[in-house]
Amino acid sequence: PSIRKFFAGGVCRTTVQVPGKVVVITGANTGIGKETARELARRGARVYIACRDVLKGESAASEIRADTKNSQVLVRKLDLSDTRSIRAFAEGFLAEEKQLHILINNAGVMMFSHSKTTDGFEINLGVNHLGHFLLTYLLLERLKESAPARVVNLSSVIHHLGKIHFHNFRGEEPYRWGFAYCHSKLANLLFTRELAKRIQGTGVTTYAVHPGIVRSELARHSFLCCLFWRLFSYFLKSVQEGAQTSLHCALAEGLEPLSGKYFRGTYIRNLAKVAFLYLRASFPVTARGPGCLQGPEITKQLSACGMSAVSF
Ligand SMILES: NC(=O)c1ccc[n+]([C@@H]2O[C@H](COP(=O)([O-])OP(=O)(O)OC[C@H]3O[C@@H](n4cnc5c(N)ncnc54)[C@H](OP(=O)(O)O)[C@@H]3O)[C@@H](O)[C@H]2O)c1
Repeated sequence: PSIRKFFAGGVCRTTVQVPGKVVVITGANTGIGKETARELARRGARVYIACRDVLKGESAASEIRADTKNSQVLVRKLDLSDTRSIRAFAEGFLAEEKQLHILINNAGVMMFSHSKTTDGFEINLGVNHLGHFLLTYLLLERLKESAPARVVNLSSVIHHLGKIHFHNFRGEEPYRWGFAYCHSKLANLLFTRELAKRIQGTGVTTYAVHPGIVRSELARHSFLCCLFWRLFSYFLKSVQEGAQTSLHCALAEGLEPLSGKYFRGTYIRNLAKVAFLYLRASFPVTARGPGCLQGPEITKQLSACGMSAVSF
């Protein structure tokens, strides 16, 4: 158990309840998103599961409703690989809800084969970043009207291997094997940093998250990743553990001064640092900011949770 604890990383310790708060979570029909939705529903929020397969969404929602006794778990269709679907979701949501307090941009794909979104963007960048970029843009005014509000973006430690290829958003030149996912996760971080600057003073804040290496369905498109996930399954986080950093960023009090920062569990960070040392030397990261200045209270709160927040 102590080894498992070492690998588990951060824990969301806040006891904040959120009755009546409105939350949208993308890709919450499974994995980290589903567990994030479950916990927010348990704490009283009205949770919108925004997913591309409504049947899968309904099955997750009925499980969460039964588990949490919260009937306010709703499912709406959202396919992030299609800008028409994103616009239709936003239009429907804005007509239906007068408030939005927490947006969790959680959905993600890790595809190694070269494919494109409906609009012709490289699939990893299109779904993981561009789709969420458009969704956030369409919902931003509602978030501002509902302030204090938060936007949480799921990134990954693998962003260290990412680069932004501005000339190649449509994937005309196929990326080197496996790197498209890394580029999309770097885009998630840069988006968080820039969004924080642009919404400063509005009462809306934003955070990027590395959830840890989690035993979810993310690896399903790659045989090698599935094999890795299976072989090292004992050391991977459960989906409940994987949801902790998102929950912390969505709920913990006093995080506002850290808007734009990147949160990760400290144990897994140290481990990941060793693993990526060599690779980082070969693939220099393009975007790095100055060190994060944290107030002593926030630093204390974060280290009690086994997390850190850094600039990138
Ligand atoms: N697992 C890890 O180790 C890990 C590590 C670092 C970061 N992350 C990030 O954590 C987030 C959650 O991933 P996870 O591990 O929970 O993976 P997961 O179990 O595969 O869940 C991903 C979710 O995204 C949804 N999705 C995929 N494409 C979509 C689209 N075009 N439109 C709408 N929804 C779509 C999936 O829906 P379907 O079920 O319909 O496919 C699913 O609900 C991702 O952003 C991922 O990059 C994960």
